[in-house]
Amino acid sequence: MKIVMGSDHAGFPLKADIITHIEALGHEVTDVGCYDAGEVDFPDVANALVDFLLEGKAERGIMVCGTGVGAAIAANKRAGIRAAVGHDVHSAHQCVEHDNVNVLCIGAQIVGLWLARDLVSAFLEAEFSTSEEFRRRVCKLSEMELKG
Ligand SMILES: O=C(CO)[C@H](O)[C@H](O)[C@H](O)COP(=O)(O)O
Repeated sequence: MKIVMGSDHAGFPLKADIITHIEALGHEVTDVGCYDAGEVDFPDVANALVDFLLEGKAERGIMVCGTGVGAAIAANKRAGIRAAVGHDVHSAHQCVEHDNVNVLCIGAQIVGLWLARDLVSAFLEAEFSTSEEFRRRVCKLSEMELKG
């Protein structure tokens, strides 16, 4: 699978390890920044990540900031994005299975290295359910986007 990754300065060190982990799982990663520990604004990186995803250049995105919260808020501003903070393994896979989440947001100030790896594995292994109720609910999310 093609994965797009992004981080702000707070997520930068953890992102490097996550990229190594994703590649070891056999996926292809594109890093849209940031590229050093200098301060950047998370909405700018989230925008670049979402552009990449919505252009069809990746199937899923992972963004790391301090808490994951700002990244999720920013990514969810864009139509077609379903971003979630996932700091437990159950949510990290159920968010895909039930809600078709396409951007996982992780807080580097909240989770450690090993949990981050498990979250990413759970997110990438999960598939959206074929059950009608989950499809119906995600359609309702798309309808909400049309209201602005
Ligand atoms: O967590 C974040 C947004 O939800 C950001 O990554 C920052 O960590 C947070 O905004 C704090 O900013 P700072 O420049 O690292 O003090």
